[in-house]
Amino acid sequence: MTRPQVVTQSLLYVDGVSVTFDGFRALNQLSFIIAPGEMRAIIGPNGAGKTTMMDVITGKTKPDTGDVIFAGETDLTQLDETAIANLGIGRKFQKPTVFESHTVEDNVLMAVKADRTVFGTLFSRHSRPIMARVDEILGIVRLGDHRARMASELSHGQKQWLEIGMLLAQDPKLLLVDEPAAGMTDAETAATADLLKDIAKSHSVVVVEHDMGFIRELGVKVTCLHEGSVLAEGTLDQVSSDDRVIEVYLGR
Ligand SMILES: Nc1ncnc2c1ncn2[C@@H]1O[C@H](COP(=O)(O)OP(=O)(O)OP(=O)(O)O)[C@@H](O)[C@H]1O
Repeated sequence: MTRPQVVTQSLLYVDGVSVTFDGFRALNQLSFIIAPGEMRAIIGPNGAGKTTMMDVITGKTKPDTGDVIFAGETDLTQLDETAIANLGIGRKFQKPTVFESHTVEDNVLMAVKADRTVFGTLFSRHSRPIMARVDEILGIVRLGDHRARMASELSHGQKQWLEIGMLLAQDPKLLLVDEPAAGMTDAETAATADLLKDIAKSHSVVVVEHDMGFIRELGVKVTCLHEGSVLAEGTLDQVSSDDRVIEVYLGR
């Protein structure tokens, strides 16, 4: 099938997606486009459909209608969660799930070794390229100085970064990040914004977040969801001065 240019030039093309739970429309004709290399912030009140949107992209939830086309060609609605992950879509859930009783380095090492796509059988017995990759990832997620510590000893924010590092081990083309700043100190929140900006230089990122200060730090295009649809889209200043966004989300 020949797809229109708007689809083939998108990294993620979401068009007319609806999801109904027991008669309740969690997503209602949701449409948006993520460009290759883009980082996008998604905001919206509780129940707006942000989690359901991520569930649809990752294959956890199948939409009733609509298209979700990845990298201009693959219809994600036809694939299961494993196939979608293997295409290069990584998801960071809100709660960190690291291996607490292993060191920081071993957590990343396990994730790198699990990534057969980059280090196939050719490299599996040679540790140097693997350790170089581990070093690189620990640097990106600001944990180089903490590599020998047990993951259980890390702060909440550091655990979040470690899990982001473990996702980077798979070198995802698209990284979905759910409320990374939740529960973080101000310093950790600022560091997380820097970290995501670094990651976004070489990955596309969709970040769901409520912390407007954090979103301002990211400095990226913002999409506000409401009742399962896009309510407003643009710069943070444009979206946060939109009367409808103020009404349903930001408050007066
Ligand atoms: N499995 C389900 N069964 C029934 N209703 C559901 C299910 N999952 C989500 N919903 C409903 O769909 C709506 C959208 O939920 P969703 O979790 O996607 O919103 P959200 O924007 O992520 O909210 P929050 O900011 O609170 O995380 C909510 O009203 C929710 O109660």
